[in-house]
Amino acid sequence: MKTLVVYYSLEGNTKLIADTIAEEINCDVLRLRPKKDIPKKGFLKFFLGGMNVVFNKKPELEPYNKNFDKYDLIVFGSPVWAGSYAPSFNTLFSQVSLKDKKIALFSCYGGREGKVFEKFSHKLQGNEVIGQIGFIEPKKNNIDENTDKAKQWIHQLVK
Ligand SMILES: Cc1cc2nc3c(=O)[nH]c(=O)nc-3n(C[C@H](O)[C@H](O)[C@H](O)COP(=O)(O)O)c2cc1C
Repeated sequence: MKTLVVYYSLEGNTKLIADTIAEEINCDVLRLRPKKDIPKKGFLKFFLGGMNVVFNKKPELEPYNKNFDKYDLIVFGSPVWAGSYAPSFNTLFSQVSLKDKKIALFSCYGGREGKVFEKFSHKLQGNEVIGQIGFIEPKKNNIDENTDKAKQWIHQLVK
């Protein structure tokens, strides 16, 4: 199954899981990078990040050159922001329309997963969601346990 991992990460947790999955099954990976991201620290991080979710902002992304048509399975990974996915996915979903793909979803979060999977699934109607899994700040909380969990998960899906 030709697989692409697409993720956004501000502080590296989602990157850790995305890279683990991509290395484990040797697949392509696309990091969504806003041209101007929110600060990584302080009040503004939560304030601007939260506002961008609430107002469905579509931050301009650095150019990406992946042809999504080529892939059978697309794995989306996002930190949970204000109970949803990071706004970079608003931009992606306004630019790329997916149909009849297998989809797997993972999130990284601090303690409240919110509706991230429902929101992704809603945006990805017309595709088949074959798996979803959450990780509680894997960079801070037992990296090995979390990366093992990610490896097991992806193997189940691509077997
Ligand atoms: C703007 C913003 C909003 C957040 N909202 C939530 C939330 O609703 N629930 C939660 O559990 N964690 C929330 N978090 C914490 C992140 O989801 C968590 O730290 C995640 O692991 C970060 O992933 P990253 O390192 O890939 O950026 C939020 C973080 C930010 C920056």
